[in-house]
This record gives sequence, C-alpha cells and structure tokens, in this order.
Amino acid sequence: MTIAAIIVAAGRGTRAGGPIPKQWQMLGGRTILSHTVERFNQCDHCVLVLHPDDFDRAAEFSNCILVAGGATRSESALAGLNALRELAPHKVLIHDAARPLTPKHVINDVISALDIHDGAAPAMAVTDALWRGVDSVVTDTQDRSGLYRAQTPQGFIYTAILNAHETATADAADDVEIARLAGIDVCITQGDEANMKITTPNDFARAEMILRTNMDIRTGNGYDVHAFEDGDHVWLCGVKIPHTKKLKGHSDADVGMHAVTDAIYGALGDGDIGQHFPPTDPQWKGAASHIFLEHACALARERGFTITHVDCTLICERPKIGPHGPSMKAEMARIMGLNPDRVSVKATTSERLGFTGREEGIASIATATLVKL
Ligand SMILES: Nc1ccn([C@@H]2O[C@H](COP(=O)(O)OP(=O)(O)OP(=O)(O)O)[C@@H](O)[C@H]2O)c(=O)n1
Ligand SMILES: C[C@](O)(CO)[C@H](O)COP(=O)(O)O
Repeated sequence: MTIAAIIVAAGRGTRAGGPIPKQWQMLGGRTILSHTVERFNQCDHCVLVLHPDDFDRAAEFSNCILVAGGATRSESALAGLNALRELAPHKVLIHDAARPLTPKHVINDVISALDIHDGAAPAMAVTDALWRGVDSVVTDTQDRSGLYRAQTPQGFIYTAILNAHETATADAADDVEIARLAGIDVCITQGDEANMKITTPNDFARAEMILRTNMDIRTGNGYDVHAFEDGDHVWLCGVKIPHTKKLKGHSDADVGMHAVTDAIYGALGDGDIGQHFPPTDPQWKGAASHIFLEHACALARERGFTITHVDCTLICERPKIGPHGPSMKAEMARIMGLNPDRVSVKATTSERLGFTGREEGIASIATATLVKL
C-alpha cells in the first residue's frame, strides 16, 4: 500500500513579502521548502508542484517528481495528482509548502485515519472568542463551538480525490472543500500549533522560534571491530571488496555498516546491534548487514527523527578504501534513504600501529546526527 506526498509550492507568497517567494526563503539555515519536503520522507513518492519560474532553484529535490503548478492552489493540487496517475498510490497527502514545521505525529495521524476514512485532515479547535468587526469596532459575536482552523497535510484515498478534483467546477480554499463537494467524508485529526502556515512577514520569526524550541537534535557514536580470517573478500559499507582475507563475524561482518547502525541506535538511546539482533540467535548467522541498518533507520523514523548526517571512518592498512569510497557512500545513502551529500565514508591507517596496523582486523567509528522537529 503506497503513500505519496504532494507539496504544493507554486504560489508567489505575496502576503509574506520578501525578495523571493516565501517557500524559497531561509529558515534555520535551509530553505522553507527543504524543511517541508523532509517532513514527508517516510512517503514512497513525493511530488513537488512548482511555479514554472522556480525549476532552476530545485536542484536539491532530485528525489521528488517535479511538476508545474497552476494559477490557483486547486490547479496546483490537480497538477500534482495528475503526476501520480501511473504510480497510482493508495493514499495521497496534499500539503502546503508554506507549512515547514509539521510534526510527524500530525502526518502519521492523517495516514492512519485513511485506513477508515476516504479523507482526513488536521485541524485545531478554535479556542478564542470570535467577533465580527467593521472599521476596528466589534459589530457581532460568533459562536465558536464546532469551529476548527484547518491545516495540512490533507490526506485522501488517491482515486477518490483525483476524481473529486477532476469534477470540481469552482475554486476552493483547500482539498477538503473539494473532497466534500464530491461527497467524500473527511475525518478531523489533531493539528498542532507548530504546523503553522507562513503567511505574513511576522510568521518567519515565529517559525524560527518554534524551530529552535521544538528541535530535538541527537548525536550518537558507534565503534566496531572485526578480526580477519582466511577468505577472499570483505564487505565494507555495503560494498564487496576482493581481498586476501575476510572479516570474521556472525553476520557478514560489515564493520563500517555496524558502526553506523550503532551510532543511530546510540542517538536514539536504544542499545546496540547486539541487543536488537543477538549473535546467539541463529537466524542472523551470515545476515547481510543492511538488515540491521534498515532496522535502525526505521526505528528513527518511527520515533519522528530524521537522520540528517552520518560520518563513518574505516581504520585499516588494507584493503585500500579510496577507490571504493564513492560506491560505499552511494550504497549507504541508498540503504538509509538519504541524499549522498548527507553521508560521509572515509578511511585512515593506524600508521602500522596496533591490531589494525598489524592487519589483524579492521575497526570503524561512526557518528550519526538525528533531528526531530
Ligand atoms: N497557484 C498556487 C497558489 C498557492 N500554492 C501553494 O499553496 C500553499 C498555500 O497557499 P498560500 O499560503 O496562500 O501561498 P501563496 O499563494 O504563495 O501566498 P499568497 O496568497 O500570500 O500569495 C502554498 O504552499 C503555495 O505555494 C500553489 O501551489 N499554487
Ligand atoms: C489549505 C490551507 O492551508 C488550509 O488552512 C489554506 O486554506 C491555504 O492557504 P490560503 O491562505 O487559504 O490561501
């Protein structure tokens, strides 16, 4: 059952002002759009709907399907839905690029609600009194019971919302309005104040403050050693390298991947590979180490963390790592679902000192940085 995210980012941000549209302005050192897209990294596909003038800004989004939006938000949402026709996901989440701080629990609640409903969207119950006013004078009061402030992502069964958008005859504020016009029932899930939409100039400072307050940044380290034994190849960071010996271990003994995996468990405060995959358990004998790394990454995602960077150092005299560095980096990035520029694999000798210097084995140390908004 696949899930796709559509990030509508084709607006011009006229109310927010600034030299460039708001989604391309910076928040905590990165573009707002980069934060937004990262929030949806658990989805199988991500469609980014851009203004035709903005495609040359989008180089960092090579993992997304890029399509041109329309003159209204609804037209942009339909362009995103059309781009998914062949992939035909089961669920689709339509989200404003202008909401960069959506907590994972908000996204997960929408996804879960779609198991029961054809539509689901987060909202906040209105808690302030509501007035009508003219020329700064209160002219009436409004009962607030049953009123909500709508947020995104607005999630739907793909075929249902595609059909609703195709048959819509008028513009609408959001996809929930379009869905309801087509008779789709939409469940309200819990929104979050952090899921604010950057709309006016003051919202940039508010978003910076939420980002600083809510961000949970963790660093974990990992260290692993495997001894050599007779053999003709070693596995290092997911790459098979011909060698005069092999590494001894219960699994494939990929010492680099083990150090990175332990660094992720370390950042989560959740033990190490030995605890999750006991060496006494015969089912892990000869196991490919990507199973362990994928498990650690899934655990991080489940707990709402994004892995923002990993750095791994292999310590050995031989085999020479340099020629294999780029494929190791690419393979590690692929397994973790990260951009290769967030993965570092490097190597050093120990100047012929110690057990690595005597070529009795290979050691590896790694660091992982995890962030939760
Ligand atoms: N033709 C449009 C208009 C809006 N959006 C997107 O819809 C989201 C919510 O819209 P809003 O906050 O109103 O953004 P803008 O239209 O950019 O803002 P403004 O109305 O101030 O110009 C934004 O992520 C925006 O990029 C879009 O993809 N295509
Ligand atoms: C979809 C939306 O974010 C729901 O709150 C909102 O309606 C879109 O922005 P706009 O300011 O209404 O254009």
